[in-house]
Amino acid sequence: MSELAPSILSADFTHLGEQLHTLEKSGTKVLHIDVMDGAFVPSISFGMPVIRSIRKDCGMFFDVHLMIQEPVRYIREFVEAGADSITVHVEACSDIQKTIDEMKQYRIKVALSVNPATGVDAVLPYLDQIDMVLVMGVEPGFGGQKLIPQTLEKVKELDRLRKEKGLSYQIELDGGVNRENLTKIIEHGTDIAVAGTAVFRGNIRENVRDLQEVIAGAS
Ligand SMILES: O=C(CO)[C@H](O)[C@H](O)COP(=O)(O)O
Ligand SMILES: [Fe+2]
Repeated sequence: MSELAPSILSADFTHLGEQLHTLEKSGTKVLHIDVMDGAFVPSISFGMPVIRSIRKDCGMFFDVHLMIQEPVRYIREFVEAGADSITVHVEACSDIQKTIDEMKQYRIKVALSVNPATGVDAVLPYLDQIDMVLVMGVEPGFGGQKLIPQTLEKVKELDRLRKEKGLSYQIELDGGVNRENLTKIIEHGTDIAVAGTAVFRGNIRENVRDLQEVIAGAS
């Protein structure tokens, strides 16, 4: 069955601890953590201190999405802060293989991401080395955007490729996920659907329950 990964980008940071407890009590297993550097993307979010702090009191799987230039420089620090999985953007790495090799030194899941304008070709040479491909459903940098429907074709292609090649990488779709489009997203082959706005706007418990119901119905 597919998994929901709430993104804390849309959380209320004055109540972050409580909101994370609510997610855990609602059955959330994967927490999506968006790190932005103001260089690879226009916005700046947060970094290791926040991850280190929430790690102390949170049992969820930390799915860290690095939207930073040359992430190879910081892999060790994010692992030490508590990342269980690290996703880097192919567009942000001058040497993708070196970045994968660096990530593989640690006991974490290794993932590559592609922006809406980047084709599946960019990750093809690495598919047998990685645990997940993150397909951006929106331009990276901000929450609350609308899903670009064409990005789902990449999900479909990655699903086809893993069957054809006998590989087991997961496919994550990030951005613009809501109750209305979630079934379609899953039907295209998504294993992990990231949702920020759709989880944190309004009642978190009800939102998670509703999204999980859609997932259960689609799987
Ligand atoms: O990586 C991201 C933005 O770059 C976020 O994970 C994504 O946008 C989630 O937020 P929303 O569900 O509001 O689109
Ligand atoms: Fe993200």
